[in-house]
Amino acid sequence: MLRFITAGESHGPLETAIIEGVPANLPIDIEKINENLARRQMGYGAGNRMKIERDEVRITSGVRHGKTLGSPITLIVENRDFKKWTEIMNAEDVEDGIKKRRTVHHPRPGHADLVGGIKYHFKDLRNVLERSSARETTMRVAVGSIAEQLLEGLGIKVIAYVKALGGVEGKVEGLDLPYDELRQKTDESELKMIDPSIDEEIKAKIDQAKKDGTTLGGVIEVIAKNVPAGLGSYTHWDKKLDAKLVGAMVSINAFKAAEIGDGVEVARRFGNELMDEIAYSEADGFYRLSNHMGGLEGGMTTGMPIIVRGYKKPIPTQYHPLQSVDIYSKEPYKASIERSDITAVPRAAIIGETVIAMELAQAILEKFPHDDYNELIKAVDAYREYAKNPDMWQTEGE
Ligand SMILES: Cc1cc2nc3c(=O)[nH]c(=O)nc-3n(C[C@H](O)[C@H](O)[C@H](O)COP(=O)(O)O)c2cc1C
Ligand SMILES: C=C(O[C@@H]1CC(C(=O)O)=C[C@@H](OP(=O)(O)O)[C@H]1O)C(=O)O
Repeated sequence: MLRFITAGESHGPLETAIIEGVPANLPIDIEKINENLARRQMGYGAGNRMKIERDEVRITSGVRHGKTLGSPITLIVENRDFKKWTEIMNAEDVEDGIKKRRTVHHPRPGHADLVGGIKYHFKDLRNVLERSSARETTMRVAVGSIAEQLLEGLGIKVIAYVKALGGVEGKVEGLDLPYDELRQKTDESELKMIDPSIDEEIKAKIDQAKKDGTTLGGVIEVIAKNVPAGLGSYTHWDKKLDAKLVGAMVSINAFKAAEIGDGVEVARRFGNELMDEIAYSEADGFYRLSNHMGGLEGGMTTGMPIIVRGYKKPIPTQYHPLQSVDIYSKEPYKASIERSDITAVPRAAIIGETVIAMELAQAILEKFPHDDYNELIKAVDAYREYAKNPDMWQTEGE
């Protein structure tokens, strides 16, 4: 079983993750993890915090001579901003005086501030925002990057791009291909993804939001290619991989919806337009003539590309703050202004990519539980051959 936990406050000294269950002898490329961490920091509309941080991972256990040991892997990323925040972090929750003024007591609509305070008995809502902050996604990208490396050796590639930002469609050449062609063409080299940071229409929309003191959301799409058929299971509700993928996407801060394949659109269409017809070739085995189901049927992968979209709301913190209530005086007050992103959709694409990669790596290790990475590669290769040949499907003695 592959599992992980993350820990860390946004303005505390470190973000930490421990990942357990990675097979031994998986080569780890730290530079690739750092490239993903850098991608999470980029993008037009990112706030000033991203100019301060330079996220670089340090691995302090579980890897030796560039390969995993099979033991828990600890990853840490420094919060550079910590040094400047020590005094604020040490401010206490008191009724009056200067210290109270350093606490957060005007909860922001749309953020975790108010409900977190009620739930955990905090009057200083900083205790909530420190952990509810999307700073935590640094570690989700770090552990998901290890998952990506595990998948890559099995020929599985996960990519993500911004599909829309603030209602403006992102431009990706090649994605209007029929799905059987797309199935062959989801490598970054073949799909030209146009970075929203250089799309003039999207940039103008972000500039407008900034000018108006407000924020924007958007849509990201994740595609996983060459995933073997049969990950996940129809046998029990909590084994269904479609549910896990949607859950993983919505677990990212500010994501309010996720969908697979044609998603919500399927509710409007006739069945004969949507079911992905089945074909066979000796080279490829079974495949589909379309991919409306986004690579999942019965909670299992079909072998077609997995397509998951996530819908992100605008950033809650507004520079023209919204109506709120002072939790000391209970009087109406404008919500706190915390330094903030205008949009984090470009940054969220890599988060989506890596959380989906982690779910797929978990599903792989559930189906192929191996201690050694080379054993795992062999098992997956053998299974791919088996899946192509129905003559082999019967169990011995049948
Ligand atoms: C990459 C990323 C960056 C974010 N940056 C901010 C930010 O600067 N300010 C803010 O108020 N919310 C930001 N958010 C969103 C909040 O973390 C999120 O809305 C909050 O934790 C409440 O959770 P919910 O929106 O999932 O209900 C960001 C989210 C992501 C994914
Ligand atoms: C720190 C990150 O994002 C933060 C997520 C976030 C929030 O409320 O979610 C609020 C902001 O934090 P700060 O007030 O320190 O600027 C963002 O910068 C990050 O992505 O690494």
